[in-house]
Amino acid sequence: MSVPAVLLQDLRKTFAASGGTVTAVDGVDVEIGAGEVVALLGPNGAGKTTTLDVVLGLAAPTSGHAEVLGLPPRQAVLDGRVAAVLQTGGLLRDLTVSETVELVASTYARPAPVAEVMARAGVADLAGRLVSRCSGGEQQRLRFALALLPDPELLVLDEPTAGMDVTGRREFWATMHADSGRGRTVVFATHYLEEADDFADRIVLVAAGRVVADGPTAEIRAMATGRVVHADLPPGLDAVAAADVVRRLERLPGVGSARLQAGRLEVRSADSDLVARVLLTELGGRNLEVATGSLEDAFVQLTASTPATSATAAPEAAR
Ligand SMILES: Nc1ncnc2c1ncn2[C@@H]1O[C@H](COP(=O)(O)OP(=O)(O)OP(=O)(O)O)[C@@H](O)[C@H]1O
Repeated sequence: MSVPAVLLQDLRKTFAASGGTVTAVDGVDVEIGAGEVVALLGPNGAGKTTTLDVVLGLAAPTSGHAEVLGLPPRQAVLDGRVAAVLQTGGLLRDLTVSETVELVASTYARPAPVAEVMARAGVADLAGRLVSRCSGGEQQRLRFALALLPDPELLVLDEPTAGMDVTGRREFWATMHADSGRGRTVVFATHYLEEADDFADRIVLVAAGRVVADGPTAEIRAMATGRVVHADLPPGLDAVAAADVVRRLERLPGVGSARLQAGRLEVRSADSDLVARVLLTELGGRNLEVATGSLEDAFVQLTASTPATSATAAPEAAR
């Protein structure tokens, strides 16, 4: 079996703060295979940056285990096998774009060719521009160029488009798209479901330091953006028959999760009409309610759900 690009086992990270201890990461289990493109999606304070800091060897876990390409994270970074695009820092304002790339290239034993890297990151046209004159989006593409220099096996991006306008965000991801398909593993943190949806094969949804859902992008999208259908089961249904109803709902196209919550069915789906039709015509559902599920809503619901019974919820969510 090939070595995972990232392996986090029961990862915990706490910080001492004035009011006591802050738990930033609270028992995260994630395994990311070579070549996967994974989004860490979660609201403010979910623990995304702290998790990525551990992956980059910038922070040591309080407990648990972290491995990158089969190595301790710091070692993998020192070996030039991991590179990062962070939100801020790392650029000298008085250098031009090409001087910046050349300077950083000179610190590597075997950097990728500067011209090629600049073209791939979409900064070749900006070669002579001072860093201080580059927009936020252009500076992020420059950071991306720097991250490509060691030709890393794992690329880590922490909210790479934070603070950019929609056009800047689109341009940045278009550049990333153009460079994808090279077998590189990419892990990125984002608040934006659209970014995760657009670029990742898999979404790891985090909230309050825990993984609340982990699965293929399409499934998580359905959980997070679809509508929520609530219904009562027909009276007198026993537990086995009720579980069968839940399973049938789970198998419908577009359904992200189906479960019984205090005796009432709760189904998240991208196609609520289909769920409603099947509930009414085939499964004896009553008292239907259909509500729009916002992403915020989904975070709250998923974080609060114990135990999670959805097909895509990660085992951690059930603990
Ligand atoms: N050095 C620190 N000292 C104290 N608390 C910290 C420290 N770093 C992070 N935290 C806290 O840990 C929690 C997780 O923070 P983290 O930055 O990892 O979340 P995030 O998901 O990246 O959030 P954002 O999207 O806002 O960047 C937050 O409550 C944060 O305030």
